Amino acid sequence: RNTRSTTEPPVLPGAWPIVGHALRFVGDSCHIWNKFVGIGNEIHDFGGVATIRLGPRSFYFVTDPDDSSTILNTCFEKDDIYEFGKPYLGEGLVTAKYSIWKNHRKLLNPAFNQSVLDTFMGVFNSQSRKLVRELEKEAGKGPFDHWAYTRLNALETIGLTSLGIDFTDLNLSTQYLEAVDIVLSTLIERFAKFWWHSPYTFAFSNLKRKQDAVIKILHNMSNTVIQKRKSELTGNICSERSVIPGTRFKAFLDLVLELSAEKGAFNDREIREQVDIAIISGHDTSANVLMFTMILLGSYPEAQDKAFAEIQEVLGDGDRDVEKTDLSKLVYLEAVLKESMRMFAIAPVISRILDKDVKLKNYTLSAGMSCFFSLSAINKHPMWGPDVHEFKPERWLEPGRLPDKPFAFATFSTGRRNCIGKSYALMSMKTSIAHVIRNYRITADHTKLKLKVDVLLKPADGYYISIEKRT
Ligand code: HEM
Repeated sequence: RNTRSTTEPPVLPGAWPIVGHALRFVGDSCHIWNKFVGIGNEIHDFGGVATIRLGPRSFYFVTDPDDSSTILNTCFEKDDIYEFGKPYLGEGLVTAKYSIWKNHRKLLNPAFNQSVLDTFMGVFNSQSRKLVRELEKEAGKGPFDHWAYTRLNALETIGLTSLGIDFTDLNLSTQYLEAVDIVLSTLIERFAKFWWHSPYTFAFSNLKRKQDAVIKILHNMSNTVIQKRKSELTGNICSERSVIPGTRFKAFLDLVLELSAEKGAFNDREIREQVDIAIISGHDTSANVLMFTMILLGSYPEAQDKAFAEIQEVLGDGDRDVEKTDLSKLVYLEAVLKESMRMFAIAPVISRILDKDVKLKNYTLSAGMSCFFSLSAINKHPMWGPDVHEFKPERWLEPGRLPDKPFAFATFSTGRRNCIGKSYALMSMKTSIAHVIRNYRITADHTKLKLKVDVLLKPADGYYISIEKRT
């Protein structure tokens, strides 16, 4: 059904006949990002909801926090645009059809239970120490791109925690990371060229051939991970780790394998799809936030000094591990992370298809239509105040300074289909930053960042920082 109601949001000005607003998006991933920001600002001025036209398709674009929350708490079906990701991610949680997702999410939620996450503190600490050791070769040598260090480290962390696998044994990590970057950029390139939206036209493109080649590498890696873990569990090598001690919970891959063996909940393809989702969403997201945060701390020495002072106060002068009880005491560090995630919503745009009419503050959206949400524009809504574009961790420490809207901070989305890994991300990122800041003083210049969107928000020219060892 696609019957347009009389209280439809108006079409954003500037639509051309036939192509609509599509020409705005033709360009590289930096251009697309700039256009998304521009459209977000126009829609703020327009009241927070508008209709956009891309060739033959019309969809809603929402930047109002209340209206976004209403829709995200009502409609859980992903838009057709997520079909672009299915050759890689199939019916894994992020891309799955609602009918499949609702059972799988229920089955997988326990793998993100706090008791499971608490047992990862040892890995979070040892991985953070590894990052600190590896960064040492860059200390005192001027600007360097810390992508390779931080991203590889995050990939290994998700392997050791949720998957129970040591990626360093597989010798595939660097090739895997390059393949992830290529596949994400092919998704954006396809989005920018609306004539490739149809699977029939896309099938004849060189882009599809390029995508197929890298997906083969990615699936090869996830199949290897699954086989390795299966044989470890069969050989009982890791049975101790398989169940989180003192609980009835299992880590992600062990839970998926158990549910498959005992209840037939996932077939072999579905196991691989869940592993693909866990790897991509578990490492690329937090690694990017970490990198943006280090750049911001390097650009705001006062904030870095405050974070360092707090880390010393909570952890002392020595070199002890960060314990789970320390995390809640690192209040300023948490404010820094949240402010960094507000400034850079690394999953900047998400979308849903409406399976029912949805009544908003000023409009009624029609069932059958697609709806895009700019999480990035919500995070920079004028309701954040005149300093909305400034990095101010302090705003998180004075509740009166935060907008009085639950969904004003949109980085992890909201509703039942929000980010399943939010607590995992916060715990691992806090631990890593605490170790890095304790050992190094960072300098950077965030004003030099040129951004692009490759599904996730990333700097177009690398993540440059300089580090000096603290004495
Ligand atoms: C700071 C880091 C992270 C951010 C900003 C983030 C953000 C998000 C957002 C916005 C969504 C909703 C996507 C959509 O509606 O299309 C999402 C979903 C998801 N995230 Fe995260 N994420 C982060 C870290 C993680 C981590 C560490 C994991 C796993 C360990 C993870 C696993 C997932 C999964 C599986 C989904 C799909 C949930 C579902 O549809 O049921 N994320 N994330």
